[in-house]
This record gives sequence, structure tokens and C-alpha cells, in this order.
Amino acid sequence: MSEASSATSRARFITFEGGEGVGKSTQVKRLLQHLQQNGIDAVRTREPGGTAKAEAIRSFILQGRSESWGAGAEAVLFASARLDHVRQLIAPNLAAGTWVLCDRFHDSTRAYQGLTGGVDERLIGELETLALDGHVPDLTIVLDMDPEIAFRRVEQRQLADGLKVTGDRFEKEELDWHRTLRDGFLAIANANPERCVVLDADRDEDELERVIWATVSARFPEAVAGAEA
Ligand SMILES: Nc1ncnc2c1ncn2[C@@H]1O[C@H](COP(=O)(O)OP(=O)(O)O)[C@@H](O)[C@H]1O
Ligand SMILES: Cc1cn([C@H]2C[C@H](O)[C@@H](COP(=O)(O)OP(=O)(O)O)O2)c(=O)[nH]c1=O
Repeated sequence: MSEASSATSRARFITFEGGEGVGKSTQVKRLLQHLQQNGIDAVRTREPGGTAKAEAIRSFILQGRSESWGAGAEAVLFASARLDHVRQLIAPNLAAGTWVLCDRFHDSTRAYQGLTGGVDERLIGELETLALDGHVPDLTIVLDMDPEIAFRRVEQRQLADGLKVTGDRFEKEELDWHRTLRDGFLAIANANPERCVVLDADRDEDELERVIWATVSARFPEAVAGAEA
């Protein structure tokens, strides 16, 4: 971090949320570059995952091995992964002055296991308190678009990678379910207007990158101190 920015600002924690294929990973990488080009130390990470233990839980869940356990148990697994991630990676980086950009975080548990999975709001809230350990994101960017268009993006990625177009077990869910999920993310953003910003993700990657940078720089003006014009 440059001396000027470290002297005037603390490190920020920014999460990206939204359905599958809306461009979260693409934009997390682009924002990381922007921050670094502006002399700000930053790391990117993802959920579930980010640490060895959390990545082990990720592969267990995404292989479908916890599916029969039910949404409540999966919420507990996601929270266990999150607790390790917060303690081992997120909190130490923030404490050291490094910004943290995370591809999905606690709102995904609210949206997937809570609002669409039917897990009781109180359990979701208790797990959140435990796993976040006080580390509520400073900003959450919700990338919003029609899931059908986002699906086509994911299919194209799989075709380009020479993969069978099957999707992981979440991506196999019905389109209607994904529309409900989209509404869930919008409801979360609506309930947390001071933290969340909803951006239309159905646009060109470069244009979306510009909108995200404008959002981050407006929210944290110190990020652009010394930025190129
Ligand atoms: N704005 C965009 N327009 C078109 N395709 C995009 C855009 N952003 C990302 N993609 C492509 O769509 C696919 C899914 O993007 P990705 O960033 O992995 O989404 P997510 O992390 O939300 O699942 C990738 O193949 C990516 O290259
Ligand atoms: C973090 C988190 C993810 N998930 C789901 C969302 C995704 O379907 C999956 C993560 O897979 P991933 O391949 O990272 O999805 P994407 O590319 O769409 O971001 O796990 C939950 O159900 N709850 C959670 O708390």
C-alpha cells in the first residue's frame, strides 16, 4: 500500500454476490487489478473456500456429498468453512492493511440455504454471527441479471473448456428456482441498503468493470487518491 493511502484509510472488505454466471469471478479479478494499480494492497478469495480446510468443505459440498443431509446441515458446513476463512485469511489481511475481495460470502448462505432452501432465519442469523466473527463486509456488490442469459454464459464456458454441458449440482436446478434466488439476493440488498449495491450485470465486461470501479471509488474515495485520470 502506498504511504498516502495507508495513512488515510483502513483496509476494506468487499464481497460479490449473485447467481451463477453473472460475472462475479471475472469482476473480482478486474477490481483487484484496479486496486493494485492504485497502490492499494489487496487479495482476492472465494467462498466456499479460501483456506485449505474451507476448500476441503467446498469439494465435499460441490461433489454433492452433503446433498442428502439437507439445507440446514449444508448451512452449518458453509458456516464452518466461513469461520476458518474469516479467522485464517480475511481478518489477518484486513488487520495488516490489505483489502479483501471475496467471490460470494454470507449473503449466499442467506439466499441459497435460507430464502430458497427454507432454513430457519434464526439459524441462519446465529450461524452468521458465529462465522463472521464481527467481519461484516464494508460493501457488497450484487450482480443482477436474468438467470437464463447467465446460464448461456456458463454453457459457453463449459463448451469452450471442452466440458460436457451439465453444470454442477446447483447449476442443474430449474430456471424458476434461479429466478427465486435472484429475488432473494435483491431482497437481501433491499434490506441492507447501507452495505449493498445492486448493479445490472447484463452488459459488456469492460463496461461493468467501469461501473464497479466508479461504485468502489465513490464509496471509498481514498481508493482513488493518486489514481490515474
Ligand atoms: N459481462 C460479461 N458478458 C459476457 N460474458 C461474461 C461477462 N462476464 C463474464 N462472462 C463470462 O461468463 C462466464 C461466467 O463468468 P464468471 O465470472 O465465472 O461468473 P460467476 O463467477 O458469477 O459464476 C465466463 O465464461 C466469463 O468469461
Ligand atoms: C458461499 C455459498 C455458496 N453456495 C453455493 C453457490 C454456488 O452454487 C456454489 C459455489 O459454486 P461456484 O462454482 O463457486 O459458483 P459460482 O461460479 O456461481 O459462484 O455454492 C451456497 O449454497 N451457500 C453459500 O454460503
